[in-house]
Amino acid sequence: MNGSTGAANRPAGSTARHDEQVSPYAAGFATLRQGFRAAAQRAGAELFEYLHPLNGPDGEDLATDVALLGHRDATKLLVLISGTHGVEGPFGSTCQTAWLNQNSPWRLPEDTAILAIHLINPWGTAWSRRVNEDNVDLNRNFIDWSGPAPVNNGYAGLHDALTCREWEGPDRIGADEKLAVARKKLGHAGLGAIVEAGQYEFVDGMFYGGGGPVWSNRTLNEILTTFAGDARQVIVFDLHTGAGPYGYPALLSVASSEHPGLAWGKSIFGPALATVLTGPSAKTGTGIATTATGYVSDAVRKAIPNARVLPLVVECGTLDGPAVMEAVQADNWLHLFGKIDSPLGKRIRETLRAAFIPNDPDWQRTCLSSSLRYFDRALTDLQAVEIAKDNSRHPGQTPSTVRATVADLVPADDGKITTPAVQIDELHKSFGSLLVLKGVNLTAHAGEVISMIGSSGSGKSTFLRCINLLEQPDGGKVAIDGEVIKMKPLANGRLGPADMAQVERIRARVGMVFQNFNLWPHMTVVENIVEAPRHVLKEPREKAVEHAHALLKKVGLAEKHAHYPGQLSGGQQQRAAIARTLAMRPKVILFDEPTSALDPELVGEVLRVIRQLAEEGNTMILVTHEMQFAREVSHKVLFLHQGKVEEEAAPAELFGSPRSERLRQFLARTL
Ligand SMILES: Nc1ncnc2c1ncn2[C@@H]1O[C@H](COP(=O)(O)OP(=O)(O)OP(=O)(O)O)[C@@H](O)[C@H]1O
Repeated sequence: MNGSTGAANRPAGSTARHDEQVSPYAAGFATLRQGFRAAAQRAGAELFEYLHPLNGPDGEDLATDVALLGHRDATKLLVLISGTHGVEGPFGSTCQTAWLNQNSPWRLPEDTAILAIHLINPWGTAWSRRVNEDNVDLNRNFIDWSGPAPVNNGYAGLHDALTCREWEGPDRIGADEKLAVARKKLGHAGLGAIVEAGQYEFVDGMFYGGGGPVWSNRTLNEILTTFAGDARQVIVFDLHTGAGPYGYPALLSVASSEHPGLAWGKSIFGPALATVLTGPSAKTGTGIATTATGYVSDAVRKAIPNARVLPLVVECGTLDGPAVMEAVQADNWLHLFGKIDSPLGKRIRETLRAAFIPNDPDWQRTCLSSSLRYFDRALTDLQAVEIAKDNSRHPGQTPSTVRATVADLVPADDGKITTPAVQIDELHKSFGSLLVLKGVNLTAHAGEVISMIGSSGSGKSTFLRCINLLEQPDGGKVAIDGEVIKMKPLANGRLGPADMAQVERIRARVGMVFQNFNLWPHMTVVENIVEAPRHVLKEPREKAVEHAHALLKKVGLAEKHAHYPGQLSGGQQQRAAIARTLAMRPKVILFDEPTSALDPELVGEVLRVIRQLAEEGNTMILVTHEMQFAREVSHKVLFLHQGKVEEEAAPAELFGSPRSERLRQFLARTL
């Protein structure tokens, strides 16, 4: 793209450096760039570059690259932005490159396009800084520059302490004391609300929003105007790290007021999407600065005024808030007063990188795989909007109501079904006079992980058992993969299955992992696994055995195939039981407190397997007492209380800002 920001196409790889072997999370700018451009070319995208006026630390050219998959005049557009905060860039870049590779070569419907904007703050990524070349926090720079910039009086009182010249010594002790007093008075959240709100007065200060639109701001606007001008339905992901619970990729939409995109987001992601409304006194449990102005989200909506825009932020938690703030403050000191290449300088830079991208394969894997699933889901919904619009069977219905019609399967262009994998409406169940479930609803989309938490006796296990009709519900609707289980009134006035053949067929698609493993004690592990595929799915023995060995390898039990359950530890038995469930290639897996019968030291090995299944995109409903695990692995969490869903939200929201007193008390007892 030509223009004030400068651009010219250039062959992929021309900026490659010597660090090809480095993990992408630790890679330098040139390697990230090379990987992205190569993936974009393989995917069949058109590539454009927007050259930055400065160079990187090795003298390399800096640029924001743009990959466009599909037609430029597409009306449906999915946008991925990485590196708004430079030091977080390797995460967003890795997501973009992995997603392009995952579905390569891409085949998109004619009016759907993907726009991947790679490292919008290239200077920040190259120099491992959160800010840009002007010390500007890009996510505070998208304000309306035609009027005066917001004033942050609270920050002004702390500026001297936050930017103390000394690294150590009496001035530094005094500055730290001043900040400690403020933190004690306001709490870390209160202090953060002031410091992270952004300020437009001190060019050398923290969270500086700038004095006008910076290069990255102008470039993003130019890209959006050029490539998104014709779009009418736009979903934008801005990829971040550094706030919220460790290793949990929260999905947020940040907005200063309600807009139609938010309702659209809720219809796609349900409670997995947390809406963060910003304002001078707004609060959230997500770790995002609600008091700030000038977010990228504001920019994308303004740049494409004729479209319905859903601006999303993927925010992967790392360290706790004070540790991240300390790392950012130290980095600000280094660039104001320190020596970048000194041992102290190197330590500060390493600390900053680790505060935003932990050197932890579990964190990296979880954040990447969950983010890719968010992209998949968003793209599927874009396609569903298109189908719904053209589908004369649904006149007058909005796309989201079409999606919510359980028994009405709507195949997308790529053949994917857009109905939920599991939908439960108003489920009721009594045992004698004991009313256990009083109208429970749940929707699980393909690839979603939902955890159910609640006190003992609240009905969690009963609910799971009703899903695959191990218990007969008294009322309500259960649909698996769009197929509603047919029920009929029985002589005793209750409901029962109308068609047992249908129940058997649906049960074969719903795997269940029990608390007590339920392995056959007289069969070896491998015989346990092949039993159901052989007799229910009629798989040939050889094929079933081969699959069983592959599954045993997956759960780390390759060596134990000939053992009997009694010769295995509890953790090993549960992993074998998971392999047995997977052998049926289930559409959805139900876990009923899979670790509660285990000794504490065996819990981890089972949770690792479940986490891996979540990362692979399996649809799972998990009843658990492992709160931290539920928080890390789930897209949404349901709190069941006395047979009703009391609260349902994304984990960051449910655990961070419980709304009901009952949930607060429950969490206080269990966390
Ligand atoms: N087959 C049954 N017959 C009679 N009552 C039952 C039966 N199964 C469960 N219940 C009762 O239903 C209520 C809910 O039990 P359920 O096992 O679903 O709770 P839960 O939330 O899973 O509890 P926990 O966390 O202790 O496993 C309890 O009061 C239990 O005693």
